[in-house]
Amino acid sequence: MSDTIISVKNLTKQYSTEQAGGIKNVSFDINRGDVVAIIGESGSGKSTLLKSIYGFLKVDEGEIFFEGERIKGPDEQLIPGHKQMKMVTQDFSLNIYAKVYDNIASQLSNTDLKTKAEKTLAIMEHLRILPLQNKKVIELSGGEQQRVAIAKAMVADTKVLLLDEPFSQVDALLKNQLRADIKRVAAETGVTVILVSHDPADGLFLADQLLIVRNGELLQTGKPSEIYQNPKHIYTAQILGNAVVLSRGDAEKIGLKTFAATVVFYPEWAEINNNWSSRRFNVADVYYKGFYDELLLERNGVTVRALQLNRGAHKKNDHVQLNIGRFLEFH
Ligand SMILES: Nc1ncnc2c1ncn2[C@@H]1O[C@H](COP(=O)(O)OP(=O)(O)OP(=O)(O)O)[C@@H](O)[C@H]1O
Repeated sequence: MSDTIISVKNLTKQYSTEQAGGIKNVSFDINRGDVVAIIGESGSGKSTLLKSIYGFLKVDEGEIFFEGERIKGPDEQLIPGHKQMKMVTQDFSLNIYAKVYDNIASQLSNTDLKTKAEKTLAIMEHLRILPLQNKKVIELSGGEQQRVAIAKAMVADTKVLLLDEPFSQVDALLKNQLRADIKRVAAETGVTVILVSHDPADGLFLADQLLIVRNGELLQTGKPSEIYQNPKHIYTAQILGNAVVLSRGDAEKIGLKTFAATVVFYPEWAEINNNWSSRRFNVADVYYKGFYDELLLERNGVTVRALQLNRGAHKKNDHVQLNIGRFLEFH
């Protein structure tokens, strides 16, 4: 049984009538306990959507419900949102001269000391920051501060946690740890997480539900694997999987028969093999990608990309046989 915690209905927010920007008639539901990633390029409206859910922005039309209760905008109440919904912004909003423990415990003002200590230590353990409890925030790295900010936002029985670009201040290694930790903490505590990221890999790895936004519109929502395998828009395939996009004319030049205006496939759907029924391509370039090579392949003036896991198997100016096993058609 699905249990909706957040419901967004026909939400529209425009910053000015002259300029584009904002979000247009967006509707979706979020299930309790899910990790939801809002993915889109810069300026697509991700932060606007997150701030609207939080109740921080006065929206033009539509409504947001938290467990069926309408979230009031800043024009209707002084403190935005719902007390069980917290947002971690990119500046973390921590008292940098206070200890980690005190930053987190400060959220539990009406709680007896024993319960306060139990809750604070428990959330610190979830975020793996117990050893930092007596350090001042100013002494911590960006990644550690991020964890403290998340612990602070979660400690007071938070049901919905909103994260704005949570991985922007950490390096690649830490990012992997933090992503895994957010996923684990959500599973352990049952908190619902809604995060914004411009990196689609975050959403594919982390999310139970993806929201793909472009120019303020919600293009598609669903499970990452469903959206990846069956994108409804060319943009979705491009942003999630760096898809190859060909016009009908170009598709036909490399032997793909179609009535559609555009043909789209992910590089991994194109298989390099020794099968002479496959199509012959010239290797125009080889990009080293670590554990695989990306090949730039050319046939009749059309260039496509394919992956080669057997690194070093092909070099520039080789000829290879390519079988494009699956492609999507957009009319
Ligand atoms: N306060 C504002 N006043 C006017 N326009 C705004 C305001 N905030 C955002 N916009 C515009 O609305 C659009 C969406 O902005 P938003 O910050 O939601 O995008 P985003 O997808 O989060 O981008 P980024 O990844 O760069 O943070 C942009 O064109 C932006 O310039």
